[in-house]
Amino acid sequence: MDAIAIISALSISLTGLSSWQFAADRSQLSTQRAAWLLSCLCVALGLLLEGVLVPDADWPNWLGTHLIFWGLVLQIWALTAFSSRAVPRYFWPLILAALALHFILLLGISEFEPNSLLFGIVTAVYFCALFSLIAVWYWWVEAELGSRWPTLFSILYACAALMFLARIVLQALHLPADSVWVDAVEMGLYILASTANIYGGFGFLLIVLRLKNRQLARQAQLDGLTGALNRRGLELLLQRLSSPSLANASLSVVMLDLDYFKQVNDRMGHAAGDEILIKLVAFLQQHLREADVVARYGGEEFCLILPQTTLADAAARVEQIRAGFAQLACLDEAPVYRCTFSAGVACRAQLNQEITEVLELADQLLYQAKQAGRNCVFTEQGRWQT
Ligand SMILES: Nc1nc2c(ncn2[C@@H]2O[C@H](COP(=O)(O)OP(=O)(O)OP(=O)(O)O)[C@@H](O)[C@H]2O)c(=O)[nH]1
Repeated sequence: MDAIAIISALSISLTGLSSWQFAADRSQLSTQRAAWLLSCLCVALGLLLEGVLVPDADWPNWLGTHLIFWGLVLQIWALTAFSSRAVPRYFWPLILAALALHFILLLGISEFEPNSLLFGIVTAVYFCALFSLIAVWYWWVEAELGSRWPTLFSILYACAALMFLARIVLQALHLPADSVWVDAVEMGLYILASTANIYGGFGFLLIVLRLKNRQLARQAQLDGLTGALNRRGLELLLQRLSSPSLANASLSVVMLDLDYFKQVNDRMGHAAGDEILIKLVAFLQQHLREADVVARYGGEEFCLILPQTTLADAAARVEQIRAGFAQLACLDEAPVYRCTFSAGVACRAQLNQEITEVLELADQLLYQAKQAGRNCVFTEQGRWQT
């Protein structure tokens, strides 16, 4: 058992260290990674103290149990920081109160005799609760990252929690310490709890890497200058909107292009042109709904996707934005300077109409708007006027 405890402690420390060391970007998620590493070290030291380093001494045994408690609390904290589910306000005070109670109970009932029945049951209840909470949060975090089913990580923690439950039942039944059942549960509990902690380190590392990948994938779909969706992001969005489940959803597409932008660049400089592009995207995002998408189609041309929007609503909204933008001081260094855009608006009218067809139509209407003198919005019915 001692050798197993040493191997477990070593493995837990090393997986904790790996999750700290190999998580992609050191500057990010550093608090959670530090918390996880500390938790692994606490659990590992706790396992060693629980009878290996100073066998038969009560205080190291007690200290070891408490270190494992704190290690598990840290794991919960690190996982909750990844989840969008808010922890109830009473959660952490409750955990602290429970651990304080455990401490008081130990001093009060047994003067460092941690094997008393009540103390054993309370300890098992706490461990059962902590392992269950880790299992639940593991599952929540992984579900938010796209896992459809509970992964092995959360299942292992849940199994360890069940073994603690079995220990509570056996203790309540007053089975003798040399009973086969007690032996089996103690062995199963030790193996499952240690494996959960070793394997949990890899799970944590995977969570950190998946979060990082998701962030990189998101960045790869954004335009570096304006923060709007880039062409690649737009194409992925169009693919999604063409999928069978969304193919019939009503939406409008707007193609929008700044007027005489070459002249702006030539007269005011490229940096001024960049500033206008940034201001335009900010203005669009400010005046559209959260569900609407602003994408940079290329150069000074933008594509807006407005879900659940009729042609009339879309055209009216874009016309309102056009009028507003034409009044906007879009260059800090030249407050009197004004810039305009032209737009073509099309709507997915028929069921199953290809989204690319709608986009092409909006592009043709944009061309008509340019031909009609610019600074206006065109639909299939011609120039839009409110
Ligand atoms: N500053 C800046 N300019 C850009 C950027 N991307 C494209 N452009 C410029 O956008 C201008 C587009 O010019 P044109 O296609 O002739 O269009 P326009 O002058 O707006 O004329 P119309 O569209 O017909 O009204 C070019 O001068 C490009 O250099 C960018 O990221 N920053």
